[in-house]
Amino acid sequence: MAPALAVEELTWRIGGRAIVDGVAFAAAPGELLAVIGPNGAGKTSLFNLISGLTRPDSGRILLGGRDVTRLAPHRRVRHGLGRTFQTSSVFPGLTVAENVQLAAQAAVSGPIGALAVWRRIGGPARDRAADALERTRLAHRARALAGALSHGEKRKLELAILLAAGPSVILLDEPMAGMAVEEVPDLSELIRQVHRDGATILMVEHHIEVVLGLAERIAVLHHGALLACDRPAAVVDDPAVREAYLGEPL
Ligand SMILES: Nc1ncnc2c1ncn2[C@@H]1O[C@H](COP(=O)(O)OP(=O)(O)OP(=O)(O)O)[C@@H](O)[C@H]1O
Repeated sequence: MAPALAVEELTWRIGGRAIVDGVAFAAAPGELLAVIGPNGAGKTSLFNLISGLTRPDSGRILLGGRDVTRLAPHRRVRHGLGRTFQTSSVFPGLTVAENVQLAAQAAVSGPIGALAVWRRIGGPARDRAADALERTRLAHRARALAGALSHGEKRKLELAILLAAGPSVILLDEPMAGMAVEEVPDLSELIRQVHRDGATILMVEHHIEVVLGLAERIAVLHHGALLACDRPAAVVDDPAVREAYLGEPL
């Protein structure tokens, strides 16, 4: 079976400097792979390449065996790719349900269709949205304005918006960023459940305990290059990884 996601010798340069430098790895269908690395290692840049916000200088990106390297971001979404961002991307003046229904409608009929039929969200989109709210345990907040949610609830809403599109490969960019300590286990459990439900997940995360608790393998980036990609126990014991994190707790 083709990997759900593969990057092959991916390189992105700015001003002659390789920000992402010949990175190659593959995630099997249903795998949860974490991407870690010191600040400035190139993690967000790698995500931008995979989601299509930037184009690589060389190398390929494959989704389910299909080369998507030259496709625009929205076309990659059509091929099953979903991404959350570090910054909050919800419409604060809409309710929680409306935010998710809009995303579901866009998935069902395309982004223009979602705007045109905004006053009449169709049954399939409503069902998808209700399912996404159940999965993220936000159903009880469906009528609340998104702008009134706590930070932790907003992160869940972002995940619900993502799930409403029904992606098979999910990129999570620092899902725990800005979360209160007591909110971390809840969101971790939610990500675990999304993974159990069959999604392939690539997750950038600084909380190493979250990474060790969730990831099946860990890819370590350092100065744009892939330093290691292995089982968590092997990565933690890897001398090169320890060296890269010198002065920072792993
Ligand atoms: N558009 C850009 N122009 C110039 N330099 C950039 C650009 N994007 C990223 N960089 C540089 O590339 C390097 C990698 O940045 P990137 O944000 O990908 O790292 P990161 O691993 O996500 O870091 P962090 O953990 O701090 O979020 C950094 O040195 C950054 O300054």
